[in-house]
Parts: sequence; C-alpha cells; structure tokens
Amino acid sequence: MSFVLRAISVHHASATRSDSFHALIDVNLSIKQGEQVALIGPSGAGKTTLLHTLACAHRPESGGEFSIFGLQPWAMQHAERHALRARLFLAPQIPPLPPRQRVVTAVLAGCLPQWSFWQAITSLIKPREPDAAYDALARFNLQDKLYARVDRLSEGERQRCGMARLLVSQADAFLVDEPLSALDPTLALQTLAVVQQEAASRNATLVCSLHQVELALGHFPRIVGLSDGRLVFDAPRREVTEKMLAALYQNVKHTEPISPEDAHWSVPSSC
Ligand SMILES: Nc1ncnc2c1ncn2[C@@H]1O[C@H](COP(=O)(O)OP(=O)(O)OP(=O)(O)O)[C@@H](O)[C@H]1O
Repeated sequence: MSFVLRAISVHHASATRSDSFHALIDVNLSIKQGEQVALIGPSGAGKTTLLHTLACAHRPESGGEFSIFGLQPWAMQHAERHALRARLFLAPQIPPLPPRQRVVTAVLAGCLPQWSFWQAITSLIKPREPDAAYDALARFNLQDKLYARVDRLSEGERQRCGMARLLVSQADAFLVDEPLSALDPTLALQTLAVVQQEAASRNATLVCSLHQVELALGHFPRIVGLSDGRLVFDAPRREVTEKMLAALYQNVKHTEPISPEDAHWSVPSSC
C-alpha cells in the first residue's frame, strides 16, 4: 500500500474560524502502489489539506492510523521522515518557482532529494543535468523555454514547468494539486496524459485534485469525493452518478458517506 489512513483528522494550526474547526475529519482511505486517484469536491472541501497530509506536510491529530509505504511517518525520527518525503512529490497548485530563476534550474529542483548539498549548490551556478530538464520540458512542448526566466513564463507555462519538475524527480508517489487550473482544454488533456503516463511507466501512485469533474471521470479509474473535510464517497468512476456529484457540489453538510446504492445509476456520457 502507498497510503493507509484510518480515522485521520487534521486541524490547521493557524485556523481562525474556531479552535474546533478541522480541515479533515475522520478520513479513511487506502491507496495501492500505482493506483491513480482523482480527488474532487467543492472549494474548501479539504483536497489540498489531504494532499499535504499524504505528503507529510501536515501532521494528523493523534488517534488515527497513518502509514506511507508501510511506514509510520510521524513515529519516525526527523531524518527518516525527510528521507521518506523524498519518495513523495507534492506539486502545489501554484508551483513555488523563484521568479528570477532560469527554467532549467527550476525544473532540476525536482532532483534535489537525490542530490547532495554541494551538488545542489553547484547546480544553481551551472545546471547539472540540463538534458534531463530539456527532455522533461519537451514532453510539455516547453523545451524552447529551457533558459528563459521563470517570471517571463505565462501562468500555464509555469504550471507545466512545475509538472516537468515532477518528471525529473524519482518519486514513488505524485501528489498533484489542481495541475490544470491555468491550462486551456487541449493543453489540460495533454498535460494530464503526460503525468498519467509517467506515473504508469514507473508504477508511481498518482493522487490528483481536480475541479474539472469531467476530466476526473474520464481519465481516473477511482474517484474520491470530499466535502467539508469528510470523505463523502470513494468509488470506481463508473459507479459515480450524477446524483452523487450533485450532492457533493450542493455544499450540504455530509455526515454519512454517499454510496452508489443511494443514487440512481447514470454514468456521465464522457466515460
Ligand atoms: N493554513 C491554513 N490555516 C487555516 N485554515 C486553513 C489553512 N489551509 C486551509 N485551511 C482551511 O481548511 C479548509 C480546507 O482547505 P483546502 O485548501 O484543503 O480545501 P480545497 O478543497 O483544496 O479547496 P480549493 O478547491 O478551493 O483549493 C478550508 O476551510 C480552508 O479555509
């Protein structure tokens, strides 16, 4: 198993709404190595929080069970957890690319977990593996931007540059937050295909949050719906019905999971 969560709740330390507000509540989820899972749900549902929790960037509250690749990250020493994080690639919705940096350096940041401190420092002066960065960018038709400055890229180019960073990483799991939000429909399809092919070819687990429900249903075998911090459904895409989606996006409070039995069976035509 890549990830096992049992009764996981997460409270943001900086939460101001109230002390008891939880961004994730009692989440149960198991994801096998190599699985590709789409996370959907309304804004504020907890998708980003879940991805950050899977990446060991948020510590869940005590009381639940949480393991990654069979290891319990929060029972480990800091150095061991750091090594585990190197196997996880978290791609935030807005890639943290320093504006004055060259694209080649920004992409090669995906190699940092594999490099020593000195390799990382010297690569800032003379990029260590420009061919790898070129090849990764070429898969998104961005190879001509290899030596461009990051702040001269469009938002969509920056987003694909963040995905090129994923390609040069050696991660065993990709945790990708809304990777298509700045892309036109054609580029969105192409970008998703590249990320999914890369995950499949190295048997990496892919967990991807998406606001484009049609893309999630059309391209991911398993769909997890989140709302108000709760896992509302977790189903193969062919079992996700319009009624389940309507309930998910009504922003109603969900106290019980929705199952296919609760809904009429109608598969979106794109599937
Ligand atoms: N750093 C933070 N401090 C306090 N509360 C936070 C923090 N980050 C997120 N939250 C709150 O946690 C809840 C879940 O947020 P999260 O970003 O995980 O949702 P999301 O489903 O990814 O939303 P979106 O689709 O809009 O990106 C929201 O109510 C949000 O306001």
